[in-house]
Amino acid sequence: MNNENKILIKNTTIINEGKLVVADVLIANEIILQIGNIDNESNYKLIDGTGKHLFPGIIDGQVHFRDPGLTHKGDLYTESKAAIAGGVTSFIDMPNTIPTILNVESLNQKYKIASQKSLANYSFFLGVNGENIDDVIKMDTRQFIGVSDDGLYFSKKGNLLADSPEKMEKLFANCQSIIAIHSEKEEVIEANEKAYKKKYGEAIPAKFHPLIRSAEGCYEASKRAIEIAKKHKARFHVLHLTTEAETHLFQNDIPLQEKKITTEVSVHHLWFSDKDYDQLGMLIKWNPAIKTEKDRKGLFKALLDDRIDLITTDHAPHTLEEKQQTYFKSMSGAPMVQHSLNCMLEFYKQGLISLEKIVEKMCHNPAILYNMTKRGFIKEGYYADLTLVDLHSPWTVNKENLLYKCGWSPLEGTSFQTEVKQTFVNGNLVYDNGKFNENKLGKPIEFTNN
Ligand SMILES: NC(=O)N[C@@H](CC(=O)O)C(=O)O
Repeated sequence: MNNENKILIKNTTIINEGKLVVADVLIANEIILQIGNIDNESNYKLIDGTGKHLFPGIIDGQVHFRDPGLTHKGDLYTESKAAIAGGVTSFIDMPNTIPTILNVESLNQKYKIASQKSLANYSFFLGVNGENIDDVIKMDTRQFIGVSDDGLYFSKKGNLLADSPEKMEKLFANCQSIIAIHSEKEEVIEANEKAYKKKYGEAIPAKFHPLIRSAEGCYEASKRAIEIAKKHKARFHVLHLTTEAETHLFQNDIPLQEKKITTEVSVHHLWFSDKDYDQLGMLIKWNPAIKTEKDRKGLFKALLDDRIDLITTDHAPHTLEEKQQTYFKSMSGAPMVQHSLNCMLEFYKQGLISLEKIVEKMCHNPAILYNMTKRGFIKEGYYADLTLVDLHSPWTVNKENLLYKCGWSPLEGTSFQTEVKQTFVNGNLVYDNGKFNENKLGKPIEFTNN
């Protein structure tokens, strides 16, 4: 019997569906074949999981891997490599590449590039910018996991939220797939920008970013969009929530499977707050902005009480040169995908969140929310996307251990107590204690959309 493709993880603590269970996991080819007490009588490739924790692979519901067209910042190879080192086995990438992903041709081109270089599993949002709504609502929704305006709202002519509530209404009334929106009101931002520019010129300090891209702008945009979505019974998802006030717009009294309106928080909005601008400046300039400590705590609370459904990264790399500019020139966004699980596990170490909750928000819920087929859980018959973590293995982020093409992180100098030791994607051991197996590429994520 040929056991080359069989891997047995022995004696590991499995975190799945609200429980921690010590067991063995047998992987055959792509899938989890068996979970239980399994003898190694057939000489499978053996991995000792003693003292380690086995997570379902992290599914990051929002990244910008910059491929095609912006590959000086990152590409589907470099950023997916950083992802698997951080325990992320699947990701959904945003449409603000060059070209922007506004039709099926560019979408298919991106699938092709990913099939040649992504080490993790992948899926893509179709971009919706206000100009292609008529096309989007006619398209076969089996072709894309969702539609999104994220990163496209800069374009005035195609702006969805600021200038065209009627266009948004049309989209929500007719689109059959998940609509994932970057929720900030452009009019509020523009008025604030003008006022601060008058006072400070170009030299606006980074700490004013959350006052320019203000809590008010986020709340008003989210409130209006939710009203329109409810009116049309649309399947609506608010990306990267940043304010305590917005969390009260979401429900926690029905299961995720039944929710029409959902939301997420990105790791940096849980990790940083306005107290960090003095030290990190433009490096933590993100859109929507990192806001107050009160907002950070409010987001954490809403995550724990299930008003917030997912944790994502909004991994958005730019070169250091693109970041270290005066306020208006400095690009918004920063890389995070390599350290999202580490950050959440630090919160676990501080007693702020359980391992089960981390798995729910980073693994189970993304799979449920985007209707992914056989991913996000440690279950027999599911894809063997798995992450083995040592919860007692301290290390520090520095330039040498960063894998991003842009070569920097706002977390440099941060010490973590936990370390991803091994990552399996579709049953392949792709990351093993600092070493990569680059012969095995990820697959397109299968999903059902209606
Ligand atoms: N999140 C960010 O600050 N930046 C994103 C675009 C976006 O989502 O606004 C980027 O692509 O750089």
